[in-house]
Amino acid sequence: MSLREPLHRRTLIKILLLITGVSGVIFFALNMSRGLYVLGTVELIVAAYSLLLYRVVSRTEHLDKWILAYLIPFLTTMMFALAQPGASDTIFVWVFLIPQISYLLTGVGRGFVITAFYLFTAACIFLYRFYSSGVISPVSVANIVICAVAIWSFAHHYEHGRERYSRKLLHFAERDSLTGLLNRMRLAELVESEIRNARARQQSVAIVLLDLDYFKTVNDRYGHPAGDEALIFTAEKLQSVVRRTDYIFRLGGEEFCILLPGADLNAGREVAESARRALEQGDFHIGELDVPFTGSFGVAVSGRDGDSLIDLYHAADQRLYAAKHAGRNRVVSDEMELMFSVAEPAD
Ligand SMILES: Nc1nc2c(ncn2[C@@H]2O[C@H](COP(=O)(O)OP(=O)(O)OP(=O)(O)O)[C@@H](O)[C@H]2O)c(=O)[nH]1
Repeated sequence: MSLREPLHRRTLIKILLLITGVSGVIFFALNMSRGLYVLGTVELIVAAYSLLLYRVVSRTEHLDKWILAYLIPFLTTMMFALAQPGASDTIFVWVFLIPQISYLLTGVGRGFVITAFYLFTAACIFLYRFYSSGVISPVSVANIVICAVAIWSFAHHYEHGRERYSRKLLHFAERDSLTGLLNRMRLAELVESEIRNARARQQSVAIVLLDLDYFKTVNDRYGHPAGDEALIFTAEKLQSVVRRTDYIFRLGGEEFCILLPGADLNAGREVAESARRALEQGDFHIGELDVPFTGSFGVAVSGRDGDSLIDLYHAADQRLYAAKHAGRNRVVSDEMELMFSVAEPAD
């Protein structure tokens, strides 16, 4: 399950579906016995729809759409029930649920719009039914309005804070803290989904693996903090050679990966070459000292090298190894090159 899905939403919608399913059956029976046949029938339809949706939301990958497919008919039915002259006055207590369920199920943006629309509609129905007839005093109206605004405000601020907090957690969970690049966990998610997307468009994706050369000597000569600076410098150089739609990962230590959606082998190789040159020509300094360093690259492409992260990673890693073996500071992207590199090491 993706870390991006707010986990509580699936549970919450299931609880709500059960409540509306069961209460729909109860209100169907009660309304029929009071002669409110239209309302009773609508309640029964909502109950059946809710119980049907219960099965769907347990499994769907499109939870957001199904939540709306439930919430909008549910709230519209609620408005319809409020407007029925024969309906009990206490039916209006359901209105106080609107902010909570809208915000918790759909987030701040949609929650605000849905709450504003249905609270306004409910207020109009309420005034139409009771205020003009003088049954409800201004004090009662003030109590109801203040209470509704308070609940709305709590729901808004709670969900706003929760979204900010989970965005921060997500950021820390999927990024490398030193370079700010994506980490290995995100690579697994993205490669699989980008391969699926590319296949649907009859395209390929390329991955480029990079391992810095003799990085241990940078640490040993200039110290670990200088090594850290060199890793940050590498991340910046990689960012300078990719498109906005590409992804860069630090897989750990001095190993990086670039994922190029829609790229074929040539495009992958070109990006790897640009990155290699950018590092080779990069003027990395520790104080006054020029500290040159380079990287070795392995390139793999979906289709030709397989259609899973394991296949692509394996192929790119083999070529990266060949690049190291052949003398480092080079790009290897195909089997011929691999055989050549292994057979005739440069040094
Ligand atoms: N400064 C710093 N160094 C790191 C970090 N992660 C790994 N390293 C260092 O990276 C170096 C990797 O060394 P090796 O695996 O021997 O590889 P290498 O020296 O790059 O040699 P080749 O890969 O064979 O070219 C080690 O000295 C690690 O301590 C980090 O986050 N910061």
